[in-house]
Amino acid sequence: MTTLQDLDQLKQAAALKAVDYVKDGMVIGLGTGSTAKHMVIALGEKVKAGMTLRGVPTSQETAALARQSGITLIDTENRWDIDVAIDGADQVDPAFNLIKGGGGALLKEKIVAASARQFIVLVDHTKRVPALGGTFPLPIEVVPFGWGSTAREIERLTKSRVVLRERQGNPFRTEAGNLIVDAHIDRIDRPEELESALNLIPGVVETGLFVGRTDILIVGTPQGVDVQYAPRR
Ligand SMILES: O=C(CO)[C@H](O)[C@H](O)COP(=O)(O)O
Repeated sequence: MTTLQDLDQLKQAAALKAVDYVKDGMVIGLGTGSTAKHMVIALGEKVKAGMTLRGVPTSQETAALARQSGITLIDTENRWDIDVAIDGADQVDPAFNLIKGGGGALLKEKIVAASARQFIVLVDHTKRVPALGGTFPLPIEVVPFGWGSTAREIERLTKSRVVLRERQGNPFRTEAGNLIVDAHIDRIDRPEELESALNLIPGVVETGLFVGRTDILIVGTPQGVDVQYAPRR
């Protein structure tokens, strides 16, 4: 049986491999979550060893960890030029498409991944799935105004149960002040089409579908770290 501690070691192994792709002087998009945390700490070690790096954090949690680790953060409300973004994911399909947003940071994560020259995704082997959906609901960020109607439109489109995310009995708020609804979709066969259709629903801010964005997938497995290069789009 794989314990949570074992999985954390696999996430860490993937993160350590990812920092091999980071070179002196780069601007790094810093993801959010338990896997990305290992990557930020490992980058901090590189900085302590003399490397110059600057980071674009995808959450306040990551920003705090980056500062503690000695990574300089750039002004996120200005133009930026990201060399490589490195982040975790909740699911990865055989075409390297992702579900992200388990931690609720999907909006900033997608902006950062979309603007980086290279996007490196880190997972443990349990996140690889034959098709997205099923075991992990799709997070969708929606504006609070009329969120119930937005959720109903999402239910109609996806023919799935859509649930407002809560934290400690209250609606979960994203850093942008929005809500997250989780769509329990059995199987997402055409993620690109679904992403486009969801983005057309008024009130949807962003979805946790990351389609065709992965450049490099690094998988921590009990047999070692597996690095895969996504075909060029
Ligand atoms: O998308 C995310 C946060 O919004 C995370 O990358 C995703 O949830 C994976 O998290 P973890 O590395 O903790 O398993």
